[in-house]
Amino acid sequence: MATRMDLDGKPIKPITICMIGAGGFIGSHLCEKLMSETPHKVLALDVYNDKIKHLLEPDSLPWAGRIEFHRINIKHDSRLEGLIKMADLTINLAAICTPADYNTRPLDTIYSNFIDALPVVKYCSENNKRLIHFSTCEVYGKTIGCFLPKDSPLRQDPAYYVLKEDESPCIFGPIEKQRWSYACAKQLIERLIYAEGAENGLEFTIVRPFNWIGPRMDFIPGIDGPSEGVPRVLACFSNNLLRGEPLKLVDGGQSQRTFVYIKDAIEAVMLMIENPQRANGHIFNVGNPNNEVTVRQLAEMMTEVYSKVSGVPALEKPTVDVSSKEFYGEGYDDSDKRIPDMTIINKQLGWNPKTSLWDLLESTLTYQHRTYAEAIKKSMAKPVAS
Ligand SMILES: NC(=O)c1ccc[n+]([C@@H]2O[C@H](COP(=O)([O-])OP(=O)(O)OC[C@H]3O[C@@H](n4cnc5c(N)ncnc54)[C@H](O)[C@@H]3O)[C@@H](O)[C@H]2O)c1
Ligand SMILES: O=C(O)[C@H]1O[C@H](OP(=O)(O)OP(=O)(O)OC[C@H]2O[C@@H](n3ccc(=O)[nH]c3=O)[C@H](O)[C@@H]2O)[C@H](O)[C@@H](O)[C@@H]1O
Repeated sequence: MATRMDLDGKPIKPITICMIGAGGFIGSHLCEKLMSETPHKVLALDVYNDKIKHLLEPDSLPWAGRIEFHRINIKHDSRLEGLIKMADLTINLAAICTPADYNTRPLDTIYSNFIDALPVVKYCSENNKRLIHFSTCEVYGKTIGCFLPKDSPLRQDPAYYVLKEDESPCIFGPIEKQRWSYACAKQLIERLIYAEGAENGLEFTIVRPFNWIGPRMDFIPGIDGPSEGVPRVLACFSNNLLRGEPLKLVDGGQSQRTFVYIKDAIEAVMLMIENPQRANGHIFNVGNPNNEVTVRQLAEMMTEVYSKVSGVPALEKPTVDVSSKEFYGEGYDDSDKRIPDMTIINKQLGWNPKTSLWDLLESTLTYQHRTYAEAIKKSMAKPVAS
């Protein structure tokens, strides 16, 4: 493997990374990239490893010996500090991060996103280890613009909706809207990490992902996850398409999101890993401001793309409206619009997303169809037990 160079033209030394939550969606893509393109070593911590099995076995894989899986629940495992000490860098991805849980399991959500992350921050700070912590774009909450009158021309002014790491406020709903338990816990751990940096010199980078999507995201209910489970929107809509059901639009599907392809986003994380001088002390938005759609438009595009890649004609009525109370239960609320400002990541790391929404949906839905269509067909053919 040729020596890798950082953005300042200096050779990059191989390092050991303690990756917590390595068995999840983002972790699996990051491990894949680190194994196939770099000489770095990964201590992969998670309670599950299904999504990285292909990287762990067999022993003849070219990177065998560079990735080690440790089945650990960071809530209660004394091995955590030792593993952080063995590594040069810790990346914390572990979290409960599906909106269906925020209002129905708010305690688990707050513990997972704040309390369970505390020892990780503490061990990094005390042992002078660098930390890359995964936060979320949800810390911005709602836009300032959504509080303006519906017909206000200021709503069109980017100053009222573009989200900037060092300027935008964090705007959440009232406590009874438990949707914000996740965003609030993530905000507090960000503040704690920032304070550890300011007062104790912790070397940190905070990542705020804006709807990263792609293969291996979440699960398909009843196939590789609980039948009553509610994953994030990509997996919800994939599940509907695979089963030939209409896609459910929560409260009319009017909320807006920007979606970025996981493979583009992973490039940004690689730059952070390999350019500590440029990444330390920063909070980075990582998203694709050019891929904005309403959820309704996302549903329409996914329907069209799925029909193209699967050859199955779309339903005559491809979507159905559902209230948020019916879909998520009491206490749900939503972010209205999420456009990331890209100034800081551009300046520090020169990163830009590349993949259009159509292209990323085409490759992702091709993967979903190949991975799940047969299993769904079989499960739907089975008689339901009475
Ligand atoms: N995917 C996105 O677009 C997105 C957006 C915003 C923020 N994030 C953040 O990025 C991180 C990773 O997200 P993801 O999409 O890969 O989610 P994911 O659920 O696929 O991955 C999280 C992983 O953490 C593991 N984990 C959770 N609690 C653990 C514990 N106590 N001990 C050990 N392992 C534990 C889970 O088993 C899972 O494999 C999360 O912190 C999430 O909040 C992701
Ligand atoms: O991915 C992110 O950047 C962050 O945002 C997500 O939050 P959200 O975008 O609201 O979650 P999704 O489940 O992907 O939902 C997106 C939108 O689709 C809607 N939706 C979802 C599912 C569905 O079947 N139908 C539907 O209309 C939701 O109401 C919401 O408006 C999650 O909170 C986190 O994983 C993450 O921190």
